[in-house]
Amino acid sequence: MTSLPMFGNVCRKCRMHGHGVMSSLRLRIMNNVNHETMGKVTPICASPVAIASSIKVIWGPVKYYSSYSGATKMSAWQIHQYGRTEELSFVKATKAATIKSPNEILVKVHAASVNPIDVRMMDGYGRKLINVLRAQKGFMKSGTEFPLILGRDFSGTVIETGRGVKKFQAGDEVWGALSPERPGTHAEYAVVSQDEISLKPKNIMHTEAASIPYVAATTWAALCTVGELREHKAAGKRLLVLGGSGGIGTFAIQLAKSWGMHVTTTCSGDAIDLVTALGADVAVDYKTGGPWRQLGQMSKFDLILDTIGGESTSRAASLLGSWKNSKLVTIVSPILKNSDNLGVLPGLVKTALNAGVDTLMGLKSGGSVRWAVFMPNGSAMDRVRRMVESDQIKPIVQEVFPFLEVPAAFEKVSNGHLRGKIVINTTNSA
Ligand SMILES: NC(=O)C1=CN([C@@H]2O[C@H](COP(=O)(O)OP(=O)(O)OC[C@H]3O[C@@H](n4cnc5c(N)ncnc54)[C@H](OP(=O)(O)O)[C@@H]3O)[C@@H](O)[C@H]2O)C=CC1
Repeated sequence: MTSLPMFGNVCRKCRMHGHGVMSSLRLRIMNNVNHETMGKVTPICASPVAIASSIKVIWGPVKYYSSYSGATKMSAWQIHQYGRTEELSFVKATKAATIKSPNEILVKVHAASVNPIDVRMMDGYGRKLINVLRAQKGFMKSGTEFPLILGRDFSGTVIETGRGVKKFQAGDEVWGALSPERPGTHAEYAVVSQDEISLKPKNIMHTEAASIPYVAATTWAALCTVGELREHKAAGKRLLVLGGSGGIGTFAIQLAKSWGMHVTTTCSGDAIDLVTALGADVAVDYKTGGPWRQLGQMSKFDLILDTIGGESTSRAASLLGSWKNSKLVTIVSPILKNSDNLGVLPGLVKTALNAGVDTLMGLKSGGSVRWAVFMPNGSAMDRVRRMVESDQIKPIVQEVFPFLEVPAAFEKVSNGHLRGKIVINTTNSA
């Protein structure tokens, strides 16, 4: 699409649409105005006089933007149907992400991570429930979710802000994790809500920063929102992290240690050095030596973060302390699987029954068993930013892939046994 500058005269089309001069005057000085992104203003406004002009006055209702990027095309990794890694295709010039509501922000993505959820969303996991949300929020107008861009988190730069955005401005370096219904971040640009992001830590690179937002927001939802952990009351409490060597585990251990908790974690033998270096007080090899017997011999836990699910959840419930004060929070819940298998409503009913069973399991074991899911959280990201800047939390990056090697990054995550995060450098196409 071409960019058409304009000058002076009221756009005939806008006047026809009743946007009067006094009510809708917008004066902007800009080098280049793109009519598509300016919404109501159309190419009908172009004239030879306009093209010759260097100062442009736009009459008519400017939609949501307080600045303008000029990007109309972007490169992105897309899928056009659900399946495996082979479905990922690199599209060089797809329609660029654009702001559609006042509190949105267009960001240039410098780096993004690949999370297990991306791999699972690629084969359709969660599609029924997520599509309902996509349609509700206007992210799926065509009746199909394809082409779909995956990627939930990013580190990048603000390009353009909606007119309701007060906290950020063009040029700010930001990071964050997006709600699952939004088009993703495995692309040159992404649109985010101002509530999903914060300023990026100044002391780390984008490829390091991108490893943190999704796992940080999920851990925050699990430990703080659902688990009701508070920094000022955390010191000395006993936390068990099931699965300490992955993305969530490596972040959770660091958060808990920086708040003065006593942390026990389970991991493979080869990851014990890693989790110990992050601060874990006790590391239990889950593959050898009877881990449940070892854990059962320890003092009871105040809080358990379960990233494994299945039988681990019920076995861990027996390690909880008293009902009033101890909680097991699992991030492996059947919500999305149930709606995929049964449809959204029956799936939600089955999920409620599953939740009831887990509550009873908690009651039986003397504690409370709860589920948590990832929730975007800009203010949590800001707290985490400060913790990174004061070296309390470090990014744990296993490998960075160039932008053109996204399928290899997905393969790496699919194969499991990760020791930290897999990151994509979107500015490196080598
Ligand atoms: N509900 C939600 O919103 C979210 C759910 N999740 C879920 O949480 C889980 C963990 O996520 P994430 O940390 O990002 O995943 P990762 O793939 O980064 O890490 C998983 C880690 O767990 C280890 N592991 C595997 N089995 C066990 C076991 N039985 N005991 C202890 N450790 C084990 C793996 O290493 P190894 O196999 O070598 O031991 C690996 O290091 C995933 O299932 C993910 O889908 C994640 C984010 C959000």
